[in-house]
Amino acid sequence: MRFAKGHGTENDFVILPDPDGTLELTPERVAALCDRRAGIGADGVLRVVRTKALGEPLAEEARSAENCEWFMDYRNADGSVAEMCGNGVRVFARYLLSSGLVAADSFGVGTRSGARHVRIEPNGDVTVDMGNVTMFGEGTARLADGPVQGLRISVGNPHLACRVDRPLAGIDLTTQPSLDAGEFPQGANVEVFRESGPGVLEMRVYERGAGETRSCGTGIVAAAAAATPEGQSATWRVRVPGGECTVVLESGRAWLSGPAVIVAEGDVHLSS
Ligand SMILES: N[C@@H](CCC[C@H](N)C(=O)O)C(=O)O
Repeated sequence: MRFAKGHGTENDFVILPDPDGTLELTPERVAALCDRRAGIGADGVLRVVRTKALGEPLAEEARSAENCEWFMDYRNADGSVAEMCGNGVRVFARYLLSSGLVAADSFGVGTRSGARHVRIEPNGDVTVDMGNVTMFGEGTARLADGPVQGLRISVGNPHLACRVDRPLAGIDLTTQPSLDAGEFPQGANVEVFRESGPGVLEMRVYERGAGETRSCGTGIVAAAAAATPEGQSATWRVRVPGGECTVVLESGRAWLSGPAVIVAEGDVHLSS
């Protein structure tokens, strides 16, 4: 099976070109590919499939993706399906360009959360229009070292973005945060963040289906939205363990920019 490997601020992905939608991508196969010892190793898989070749029933919002030639079928490292991946869609765009599947520097990508418009910046960064950010009020996560309060936010996928007033390095994210199942029936990604300077946030994340990762694009947007007073526009630089992204928030909508690179291509042979 052909693959490529890429990352956006060290949130890393196995990319599987499957233009005609013939690949059987079971949860076991995804988990085997993402295994960091027995597989290639990644936080998730991006299957690159033509929207018109998609076999699975699409959610109503995703129908808008029919305008997009390519669809990002995103899977977490544990094999679960997720609606959206902010770094993933930026790396997906980079892959489409570097492999010659797309020639324009601005185009739409289909996702389970609807179409996302991407643009290549003059400095090579990839910007994605993340669409509307929806706030649902407060929530709590129980981390290994105690509870944290945050805001429940949807960026297409669910988040709890928690502002903290202590150094992030001391926070224990080794185990899956426990969440209220009523508030998050499908689970959620949990961010801890703090303001480290004017217009600058630092953030760590525990991703649903992947554990602690070195970056999470939708999580970065959720933290930026949680840090912004309601109804205001803002621009944030968000520092994560794997690098830095920029978020622009305007009228409840977000744009995420940052680096996205392809680092390898090859063939993978797995038994599962
Ligand atoms: N790393 C991604 C988010 C991937 C999906 C997430 N783990 C979920 O289950 O919702 C990003 O960059 O947004």
